[in-house]
Amino acid sequence: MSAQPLLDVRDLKVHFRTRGRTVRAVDGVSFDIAPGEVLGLVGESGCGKSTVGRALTQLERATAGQALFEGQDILSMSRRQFLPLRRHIQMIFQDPYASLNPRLTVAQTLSEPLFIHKIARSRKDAQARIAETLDLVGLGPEAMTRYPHEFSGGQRQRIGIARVMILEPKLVIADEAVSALDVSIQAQVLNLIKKLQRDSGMAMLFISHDLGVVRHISDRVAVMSAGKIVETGDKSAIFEAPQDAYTRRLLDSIPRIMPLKETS
Ligand SMILES: Nc1ncnc2c1ncn2[C@@H]1O[C@H](COP(=O)(O)OP(=O)(O)OP(=O)(O)O)[C@@H](O)[C@H]1O
Repeated sequence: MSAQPLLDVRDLKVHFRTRGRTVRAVDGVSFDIAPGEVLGLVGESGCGKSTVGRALTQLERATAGQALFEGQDILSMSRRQFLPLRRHIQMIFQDPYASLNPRLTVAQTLSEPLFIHKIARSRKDAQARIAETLDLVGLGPEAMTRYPHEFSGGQRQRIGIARVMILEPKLVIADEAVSALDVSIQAQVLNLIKKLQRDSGMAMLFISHDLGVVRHISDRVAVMSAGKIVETGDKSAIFEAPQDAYTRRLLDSIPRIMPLKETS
């Protein structure tokens, strides 16, 4: 760990009030992520993983707590204050089709964030960045004029990843980024994410219910259950010597789509 974490989440709570009942989706979660580090956030469905990611990108309002990004609390910022930081905190979603506008070509999809964040100096600069980013994610320049429905699920996720990478973010929150893909495609996209992470040096919060996937990509792992983190540790410690009873049960019970053996 470097001295100053990139992200320092302290006692984050996200409670929802529904039909007179309070759902404590996230109930006092603390963790940090160093620059360039990948933290896997794992746990069973409904334990609050997605809500953590959504709160960190202001898609959900936090009930309490702090999330210091380079020392600044993003949870207390207005949307306007948050916008300049938003470039550096990007999200990859589970369903690339739902998160891509079907009416926009790939070039339009990728130019949008460039202009929102005032990154491209000119149309020519934008085109060059788009072509370069498509190449990074394994798509050719011919993809630019095509629409999302013309691509397979794996290719659509590559477009979603390109839309994130074009901003050169410091932190990417990947929420079940490969879960919706065919098993045969999952490893390819996972390896792509890992390569991009390593090459760019970005940090990542990698949210998944799939322990095999988390083991493959993470440096450290946080295990979540019922709105709380029950155990955090280096990947090898979590997988080889889990301390918490819940972690042990999770390791025994979750069906593994990917082999637990590390592949790189
Ligand atoms: N907007 C909301 N209003 C009310 N309850 C919500 C809302 N969003 C999430 N919840 C509840 O909060 C809990 C945590 O949900 P969350 O989606 O964060 O879990 P998860 O671990 O990501 O699970 P999954 O992988 O199935 O999405 C669940 O009980 C869910 O029903």
